[in-house]
Amino acid sequence: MPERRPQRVAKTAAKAKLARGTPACAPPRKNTPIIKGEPLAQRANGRDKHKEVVPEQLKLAKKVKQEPGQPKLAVAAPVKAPARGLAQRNPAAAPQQPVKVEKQPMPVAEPAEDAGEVAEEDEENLHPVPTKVSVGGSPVYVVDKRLGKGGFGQVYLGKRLPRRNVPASRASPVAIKFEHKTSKGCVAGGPPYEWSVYTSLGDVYGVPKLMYKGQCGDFFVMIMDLLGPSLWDIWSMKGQRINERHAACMAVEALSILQKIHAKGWVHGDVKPENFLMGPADTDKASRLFLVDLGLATKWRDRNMQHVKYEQRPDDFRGTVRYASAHAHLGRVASRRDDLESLAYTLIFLLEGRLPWQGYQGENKGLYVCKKKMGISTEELCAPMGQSFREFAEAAMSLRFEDEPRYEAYQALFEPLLYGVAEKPITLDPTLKVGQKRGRAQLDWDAEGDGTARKRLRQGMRSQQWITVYNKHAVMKQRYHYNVATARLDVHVRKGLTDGLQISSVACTGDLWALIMDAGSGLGNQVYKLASAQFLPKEWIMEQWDRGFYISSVAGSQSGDSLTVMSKGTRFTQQSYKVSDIFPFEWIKKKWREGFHISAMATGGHAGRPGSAGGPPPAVCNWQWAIVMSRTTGYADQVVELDFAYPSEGIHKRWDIGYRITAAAATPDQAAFALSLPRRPAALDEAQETLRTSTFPSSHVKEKWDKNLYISAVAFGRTVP
Ligand SMILES: Nc1ncnc2c1ncn2[C@@H]1O[C@H](COP(=O)(O)OP(=O)(O)OP(=O)(O)O)[C@@H](O)[C@H]1O
Repeated sequence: MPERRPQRVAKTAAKAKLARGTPACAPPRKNTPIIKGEPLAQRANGRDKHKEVVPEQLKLAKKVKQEPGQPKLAVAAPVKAPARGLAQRNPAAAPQQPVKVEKQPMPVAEPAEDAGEVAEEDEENLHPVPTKVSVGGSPVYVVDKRLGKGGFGQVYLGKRLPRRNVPASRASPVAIKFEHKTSKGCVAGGPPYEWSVYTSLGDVYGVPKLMYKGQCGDFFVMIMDLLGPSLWDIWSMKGQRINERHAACMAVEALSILQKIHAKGWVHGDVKPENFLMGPADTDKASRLFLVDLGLATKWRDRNMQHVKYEQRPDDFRGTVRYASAHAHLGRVASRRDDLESLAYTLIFLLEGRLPWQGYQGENKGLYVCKKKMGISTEELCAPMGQSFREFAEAAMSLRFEDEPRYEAYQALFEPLLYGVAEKPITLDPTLKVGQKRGRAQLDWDAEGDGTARKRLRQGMRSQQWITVYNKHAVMKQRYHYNVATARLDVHVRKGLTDGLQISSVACTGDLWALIMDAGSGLGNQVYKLASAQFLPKEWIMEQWDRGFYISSVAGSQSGDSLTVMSKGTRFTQQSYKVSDIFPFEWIKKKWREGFHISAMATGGHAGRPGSAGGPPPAVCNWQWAIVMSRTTGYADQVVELDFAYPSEGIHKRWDIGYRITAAAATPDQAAFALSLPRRPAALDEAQETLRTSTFPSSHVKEKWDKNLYISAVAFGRTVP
C-alpha cells in the first residue's frame, strides 16, 4: 500500500523547458554495443516488462503492451523532489578504499575490543607520569598505583602528601587522570576536550566530582573523586556474568544518571561497562554507581535550547565498537537515544557474557558489527533474558533522533525484578520510587505522545525491494521496461530512441535490467555499454569522455556486469567515478570539496566472488559501489544517507529542509541515497515521492503519471518490509 501524497507540487520553468527540448537522437551505432535482440513485436512473449506513459493531451504514442503479473506493493513512503545530476571527465576507477574513521575535531575513542584489558605493547609507549602533583591550587598529591587506563589517559590513585598536623590517613585519597599533551583527547596540544565537558556539566548526580585541574609538565591533570571497581571488573570477578536483579538495579540507576546528564544538554557518547564505576570500597559510597569518561560527550541541545541538527557522515565513528549504537556506526550526530542503545548493549553483555557481534575483525569490522546490530531483532538479542530487558532494548532502539527518552517508564520496566528486594547491590537514586510496591506502572514506553503504538524499528527482518523515486514534472512521455534480459536491452533502447525518448535511469535485479526512458531528460545523444564482468568499463568510458559524453546513469548486475549510459547535452563540465567494496564516503567528501556532486550511483556483484549469482548469499563486501561525481550539477549542496534499513529516518529530515533524492543505489544489505539542495530555490517546491515495492511498481507508476510524477531514480536492494 501505498503512497503518500506529494507534499508540494509546483512546476518550474526549468522543468518545463526540459520537457520541451528533448532531442531524439539515436546513439552512434559504432559506439553502441552490439546486442542481438528480438523485434519489438516479440516482446509480449518475453519475460521483460515494459510500459510507457502517453499523456492524453499530448497524444504522442500508444501504450505499449502491459505485461501480466501486477506488482504487490509492499510499502510506500514519500519524499521530495530533486534536480538532475550531470558532469565532465577524469576517470578514477580507483582501487577499493575502506571508509576511514575520522577523528576531528573531537577525540574518538579507540575502540578497545576487549574492554578492561590493556594491550601489552601499549605499555611501553606510555609516558611516565610524575611522582607528585599539585595543580590548580590543589594540595600536593603523591601519585600511587595505577587504577586504570583508557585510550586517552591513565588514572592513578593520589594520596595527600602527609602534613605536619594532619596524618595522611585522614585525608581522602583521590583519582588523578593524566592525559599527555600528545593524547588523542587533547585538541591541538591544548587541554583535553573532556575538561570543557566537565566545566559545562558542573556537578551532576552520578558523575565524579572534578576537584582540580591543571598542567603538570607535559601532562594535563584532573584530580577527582576516587571511585571503585567498574562494572566490567565486577562482571569479571563474578564469573563473567551478573544476575538479572543486579543488572536491573544497574539499569535503573544508569537511567537516572543518564537522565541527569541529558538534562544538562549532553550525551555521554561512550556508555559501556568499563565506564560505570562503583563508589570506593569500604566507604559509604561503595554501593553507588558513577559514570566516568566524558571524553566523547557531545551536546544534543544548543545554547538556544534547540535540538542539534540531524547530520550523517558515514565515516565519522565515535565510540566503542562493541557498545556503540547503530546510529553512531552510521556516523549520525549523537542524540540521547544513542546512550540508551549503548546501555541496552551494556546490560545484555553483563547478563549474557557476550554480544553477538563480538569477534568480528578486519578493516570492515565496524561495517559488519553495524550490519549485525541492525539485522538482529530485540527478541533474538534478548532471548535468554527477562521481559524487562527485552522491552527496554526495544524501547531504546525504537527512539528517533530527537525523541526524549521516557526514563521513568523504562525504569518502571525493571520494577518486577526489584520489588521487595531489601538489599540492593546498587544504591538507587533516593528520588526514585522504583522497587516500592506500586504495581506495574502505566508504561507508555511503547506509545507515541498521542497514545498510538510506537513503530518498532529493529525487527530483524530484511527484504529486498524496488525503490522508485518520483519527481514532479510537466506532462511528458515516459516508458519503463523491467526484467529485461541482457540480449533484449538493445531492442528497447533503439525503439525508445526512435520514439524520441532518452534513457533517464537504469537498474538491475539479479541479472535482469530495468530501463526508464523519457522525453524529459533534456539529454542529447546517448551511447551505452553493457560490459560483461566489468564494473565499470573504464576504457570505454574514457573514450566517450573524449568524445564529449558524460555518464548519465549506471547499473550493475549481481554477477558483476554493468550497464553504463553516457549522454551529450548534460550540464556537466567534469566527471569522475569510483568503484569500491564499501561505500566510499571518504572519496565523496574529497570530491565535494573539489566542487563535484554525486550524479549517479550503482551497485554490482563482484564477478566470480562468492555471493555472485549461483554462489552463497552475498555479504556486504561481495558487492561493489560505483559512484559517479560531476561538476556543475546545479546543486548548491549534497548529503548522503546510508543505512542498513530503508526507509531511513534521515531522508525525511533532509527532505524537510529542502533536499531531494537525486541518486539511489542499494545492495542486499545497505541502501544509499544522495540528497541534493538545488541551486535554484524555486526548485524546492517540486514534489518528490518514493515507493518500495516487492515487484516492479507497474500499476503504481501509472497512478504517479496521472499526478504528473515521473520516475527519476530506481534501485533494487535493501529495505525493511
Ligand atoms: N575517578 C576514578 N576513580 C577510580 N578509577 C577511575 C576513575 N576514573 C577512571 N578510572 C579508571 O581508569 C580507567 C580509564 O579512565 P577513563 O575511562 O576516564 O580514561 P579514558 O582514557 O578516557 O578511557 P577511554 O579509552 O574509555 O575513553 C577507567 O576505566 C577506570 O578503570
